[in-house]
This record gives sequence, C-alpha cells and structure tokens, in this order.
Amino acid sequence: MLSVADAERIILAAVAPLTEVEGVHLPDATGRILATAVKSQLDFPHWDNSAMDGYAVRFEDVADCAEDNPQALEVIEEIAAGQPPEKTLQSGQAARIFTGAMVPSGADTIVMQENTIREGDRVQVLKSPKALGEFVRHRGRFYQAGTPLLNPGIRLGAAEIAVLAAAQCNLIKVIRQPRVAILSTGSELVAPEQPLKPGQIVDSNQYALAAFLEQLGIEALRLGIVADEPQVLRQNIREALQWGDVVLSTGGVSVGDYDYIEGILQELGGEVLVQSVAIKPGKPLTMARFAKLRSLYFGLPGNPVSALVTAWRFVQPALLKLSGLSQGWQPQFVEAITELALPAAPSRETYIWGQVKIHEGRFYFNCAGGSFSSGNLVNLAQTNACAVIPVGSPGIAAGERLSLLLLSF
Ligand SMILES: Nc1nc2c(c(=O)[nH]1)N[C@H]1C(S)=C(S)[C@@H](COP(=O)(O)OP(=O)(O)OC[C@H]3O[C@@H](n4cnc5c(N)ncnc54)[C@H](O)[C@@H]3O)O[C@H]1N2
Ligand code: MOO
Ligand SMILES: [Mg+2]
Repeated sequence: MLSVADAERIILAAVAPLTEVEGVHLPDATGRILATAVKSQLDFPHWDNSAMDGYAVRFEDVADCAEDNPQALEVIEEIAAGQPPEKTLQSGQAARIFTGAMVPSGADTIVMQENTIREGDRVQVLKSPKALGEFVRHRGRFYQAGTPLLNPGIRLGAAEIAVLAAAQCNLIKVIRQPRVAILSTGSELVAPEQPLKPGQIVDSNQYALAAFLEQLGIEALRLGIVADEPQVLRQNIREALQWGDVVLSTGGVSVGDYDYIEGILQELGGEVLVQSVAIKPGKPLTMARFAKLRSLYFGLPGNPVSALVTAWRFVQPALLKLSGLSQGWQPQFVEAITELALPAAPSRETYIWGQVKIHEGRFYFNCAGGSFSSGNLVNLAQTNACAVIPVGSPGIAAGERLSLLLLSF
C-alpha cells in the first residue's frame, strides 16, 4: 500500500501536459489555457492620455499658483475621449480635457477640474500640480508593443479576457481540452430516473464525476453504467482508453469477486502504477498508464465519498497538470483551526470533509455533521475542504491547527 505522498508523486509524474494547440474566438476563450505567448503591436496606453476630467496645461505655466495666487490660462479647445486634439498648446494656454482623452502636443500635465474655476474662454488654476506629468497616463507606461503581454500556460479568466480584448486579439491559440471519459461499474446500479428495485443502488458517482469535471472546465464523455461482466467491461474500457486522455471509472477496485478493474487493466496492457493507497476513504484507488495510447486510467473506489475524495485529492491535480496549466495545478493546502475535535488516524491518512470559513483573516474548519462513512454521501453536501489527519495522529483537539485541502474556495 502506497502512502498518499508516494501515490501523488507517482500519479503526477505519469501525467504529460497536453501540447496540441487549437484556435478559438475571443468569446469562446474563457476558461481555456493559453498555448503561446500573446504580444500586441500596440503600446498600452496607446497614446498619452488624461487620467482626470480637467485641463491640459504646461507645467511651467502653473508650477507656482495657489488659491491666493491663481494662474489664468486661455482655453483653446475641448478634447473628449476618442477625439484627436487639433491644436498645439502654447505658453499661457490650456485645453479642456476629459478622462481618457489624448493629451495635446505642447501640454505635459493635467490639472483636475476641482482645482480650477472656468470663466468663459479662460480658466483659473487654483492649485499647482504636484509634479510635471501629473495625471498624464503616458504612452507605453503599462506595456510596450512587442514584449510578452500574456504568458503561455495561464487560464483565461475575466482579467485575461479583458487584456486580450484590449489588445484586439480575436483569435486565441489555446491548448486543446482534455478528453475525459467516465463510467460507473456495477450490476447493482440504476440511473436516477429509473425505478429502484430492492437491493439496487442509484448511480450517483456518474453525476458526481461529471459535475466535478464540469467545475474544472471539462465536459465529460459519459459512458453510463457498465455491468460487472468482464467481457463487457473490457470492451468499454478499451474503447474509452482509445478515445480519452483520461478514463475515470468508479467501483470494482477492491477485493470482491466482482471487482474486475485491475485485472482488465493488466490484460489490456496497462502498467498499474497504483493499486492501493493508505488513505481513508479511498484505499483501493487504482491507477494505470497506457503509454502507447497516451492515456491514463483511474479506477476510483465505488463508495460515493471515496470516489469524490480520491477525485479531489489525486485526479484534480492530475487533470490540471494535463490541461497545460504552467502553475497552480498542485493541490492547495492551507493551515486552519478546527472548531471541533477530529478523530485519530491509526494507519491511513484520513480526510474529514466539511466547511472552511475565513474569520478575521484566519481559516476555520467545521467538519460535517452526521456520520463519517465512505458510503454516506448525504453529509458531503456543502463540503469545500477536507481536513487531513496524518497517519499515526491521536486525533486533533478543538482549537488546534491542522492542514486543510481546499476544494473550491
Ligand atoms: N474485504 C474487503 N472489502 C473491502 C475492502 C477491503 O480492503 N477488504 N475495502 C473497502 C473499501 S475501503 C472500499 S472504498 C470499497 C471499494 O469497493 P469497490 O471499488 O470495489 O466498489 P464496489 O464494490 O463496486 O462498490 C462499493 C459500494 O459502492 C457502491 N457504488 C458503486 N458504484 C456506485 C455508483 N456509481 N454510485 C453510487 N454508489 C456506487 C456500491 O453499490 C457498493 O455499495 O470496498 C470495501 N470492501
Ligand atoms: O477507503 Mo474505503 O473508501 O474506506 O471506504
Ligand atoms: Mg467491490
């Protein structure tokens, strides 16, 4: 049985980030991973412009003015944003200007409107600017044309999409999305919409995994429920591996008579890298690499909580690394204070699900109510973090610090 740390290392080492590139239009680029550096032929700002509504002036004209010593200037034109100036400012002159408008030649400083009094075609400046260039946003101050604007390997969110739009990048090169197939193994399973006969179990894992993937920005190929019949399972798994970069199944990975997954992976030529892990829940986690197909198989345990906890702990970083993210794909742990006492972990690293909150700048963890069983998915609702209890820990008292795996925060 591997330790959690060793299993993580083996799994993540087996992941080769995707490199294939595709083009998407800007409105479709949200959530995608940038494949190549983006440069712009434009400086940012594109030209000297005003940061305030006020007057464009020559600093030397107003360097010494004050309320009891105002400086009168002649207003020679009005420049709105989007409108190029027509005149060149001479000494003793000002131009009415608005935020974002181009600074006219001859001017070097902006005086904000609040420090002026307008009198017809003249303006009185009541306060001298702090420095030459005050409230001028100079061309190229934020970014110089031709240098990298966005680096590859980043996920495109609202901020990056704004940058791309401003740089007029309409077609973006992104890394293709991972292909992930999911299947639920188990002859006892029925879909949520089917009537339940005695002894049957509703296939919640398929839905949980599809939602888990969707939250990572991946649309899963849902292969449905596959019965515990070796021939049928083998055929489904073979096809899934041919199509996908990653195949996730649940169930059939323990030691029962109907637990066929590991044997099938070996028959299909997979290199089984993980067979069991000292983690609770999730001990029978199985992972295999199919080098020729360039695909990975995760056989997650069938118990609903075991399936999700192992997905959060191992599959999530693997998929984020696969997606081409250059950083931030590793699992995120923070130090937190537990509100309630947590149990001992004699032999397996134990994950206790619950909720994390920030209070006065600190993380606080509240474990879920109800019973902690890998078969109880009811108290999994609203989980956004898992407390990690290290192997050999006698338990963690209320008010003590612990390490927390952040899920979505
Ligand atoms: N003798 C032993 N028995 C078990 C061991 C062990 O070490 N020795 N390990 C236990 C642990 S820990 C886990 S976790 C489970 C994992 O079992 P499998 O991965 O083989 O899963 P199944 O046997 O197929 O199912 C277990 C349980 O989960 C339910 N299930 C399965 N699929 C779904 C689904 N898609 N949606 C909802 N629920 C599902 C299934 O009906 C069973 O109740 O093994 C222990 N046994
Ligand atoms: O590891 Mo199992 O997931 O304890 O029930
Ligand atoms: Mg089983």
